[in-house]
Amino acid sequence: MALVICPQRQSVLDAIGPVLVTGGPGSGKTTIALAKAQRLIAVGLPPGQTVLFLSFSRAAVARVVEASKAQLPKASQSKLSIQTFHSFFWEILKAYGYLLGAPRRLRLLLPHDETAMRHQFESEGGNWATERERLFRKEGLVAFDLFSTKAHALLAASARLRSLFSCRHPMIVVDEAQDTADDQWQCVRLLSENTQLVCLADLDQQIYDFRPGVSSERITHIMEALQPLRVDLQGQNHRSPNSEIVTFANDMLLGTPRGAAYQGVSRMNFRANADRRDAAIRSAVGIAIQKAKAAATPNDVENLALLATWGRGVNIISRALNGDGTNKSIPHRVMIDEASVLLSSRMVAFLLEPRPAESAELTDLADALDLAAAVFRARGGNGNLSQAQRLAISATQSRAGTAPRANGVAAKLLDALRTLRVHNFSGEPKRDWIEARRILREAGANPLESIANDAEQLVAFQRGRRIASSLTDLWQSQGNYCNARTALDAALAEDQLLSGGNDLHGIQVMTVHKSKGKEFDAVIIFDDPNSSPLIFCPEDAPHPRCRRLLRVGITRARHHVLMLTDMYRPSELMTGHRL
Ligand SMILES: Nc1ncnc2c1ncn2[C@@H]1O[C@H](COP(=O)(O)OP(=O)(O)OP(=O)(O)O)[C@@H](O)[C@H]1O
Repeated sequence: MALVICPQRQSVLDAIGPVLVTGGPGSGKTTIALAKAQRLIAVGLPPGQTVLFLSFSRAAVARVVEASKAQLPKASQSKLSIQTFHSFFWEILKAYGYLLGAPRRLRLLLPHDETAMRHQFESEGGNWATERERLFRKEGLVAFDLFSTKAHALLAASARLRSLFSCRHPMIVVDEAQDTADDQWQCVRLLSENTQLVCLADLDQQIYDFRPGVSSERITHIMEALQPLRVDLQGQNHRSPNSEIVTFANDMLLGTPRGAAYQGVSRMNFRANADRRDAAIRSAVGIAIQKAKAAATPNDVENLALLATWGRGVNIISRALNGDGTNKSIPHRVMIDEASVLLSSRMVAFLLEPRPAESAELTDLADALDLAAAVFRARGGNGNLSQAQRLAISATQSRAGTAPRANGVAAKLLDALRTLRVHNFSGEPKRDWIEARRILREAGANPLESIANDAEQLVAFQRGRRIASSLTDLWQSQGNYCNARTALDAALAEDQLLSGGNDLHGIQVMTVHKSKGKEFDAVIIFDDPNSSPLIFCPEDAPHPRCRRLLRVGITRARHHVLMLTDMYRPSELMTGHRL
């Protein structure tokens, strides 16, 4: 589509000082920022300099990477550095963190590991903030949540660092600036002394305001600190110009249903019984694709998203699409990242590793029990924490040389380890992974089965290829999977930070939070009171936070939105709508 450059957009392109572009979903904020970056790049940036495009979520990074590929000439793309705040701050910390008293070599404390450690630490009455700081200073272990605080401390203290990074990035675009937390905002403000800052924002899309340091006053802070050129693209809609999707979304936001149909929006009801519900999910996909095709010119449809408010809803949708064996599975990708899935996968990686001698089998069992305990710790909640504790106690006993009680979880796990000791893996990572997982699932203990089930979802992370290739390397160099856990961690660590080019084609299933900043030809919003309630958090009517989230989900659609709603218990937010 040819870029429309109106006088407002021209003023953004021409500005040499700070700029704040505000506007609703699809109004063209990202597009004009990329056009401005391209202008600067085209003039010629010296080697080592890039335009930095910062977003706080990996979802948004993926979308901007895709947009930049479509909009910028190939030669310019390498001059654009699209990163999450996390990955940018990690870069700063890795190089200069020692100036804050940490060891020279820093390591990441991955979020799923942190979750597990924190649950344990807090259940023993410890203060996690203090412990996190100690881990940073003494062990060089950096939790994700410390990134921005530490980067801020460094930039605030050193004018030389500020000038170094400003020089490296003569322009910084801050995407979704309304959602920046205090330290993130302070970092870019400090860099703005010598860098052109372009902030993009839409207050009505603020859905992360539950995080500490995120403020609804952010736009005011930006205005006061930078006195930028402010351009408001508010009413424009380039994403779904021929539909009333944005009108519907705004009516949802404001609680002003028009009581009549909206072009580009439909509703389908399902009966709560699991079979009927699953059948409805499957047929909703076909219907939404048809409707999006009919609305698109040319009428090809590349992708569709099924959105739920909770992870549980994502699982239900995914299971429905996989089918029950009597119907064909509908290929799709799930985007989730739950600590327990990652830790369960680490358990499977452990099972792939060569087993020590029989004389050391109780130590081996103790390690396995500790890994299993970490999974339950990460899940949180009283039941899981007690399970974690039981497993940890078994681990201690086992490490002390006590054989497990017959028929208990530890005994079953020991049997599985014995099976694995004599098992010959094939050297084909995918097959071997599935095999190790099967042995765990069939060990005969519910907690182990649930770990195997969680690990299954790793496939949904699309990290399979990277993990498989590191496992292949291990096999090729040593003929076994010794250090499989380290290889898995390395593959995941990279992904937690980078994961730039997520492929957004085909059918995608995710939470609405994850969909932020993305765009799809068709969107299905799953309104299921049990697993994906539109009123997803406790909040008084008129439920402003829930409405904001719903608006974000709805406005991801280019051509069609289908509300898939429980026939007898539709969400209160649907009241008054006749779709
Ligand atoms: N000036 C323009 N001329 C033509 N098409 C445009 C223009 N601006 C944006 N578009 C198209 O409109 C769609 C949405 O634009 P964009 O992603 O920039 O919006 P946004 O404001 O960043 O949205 P969101 O806040 O929801 O992420 C894209 O497909 C883009 O190609």
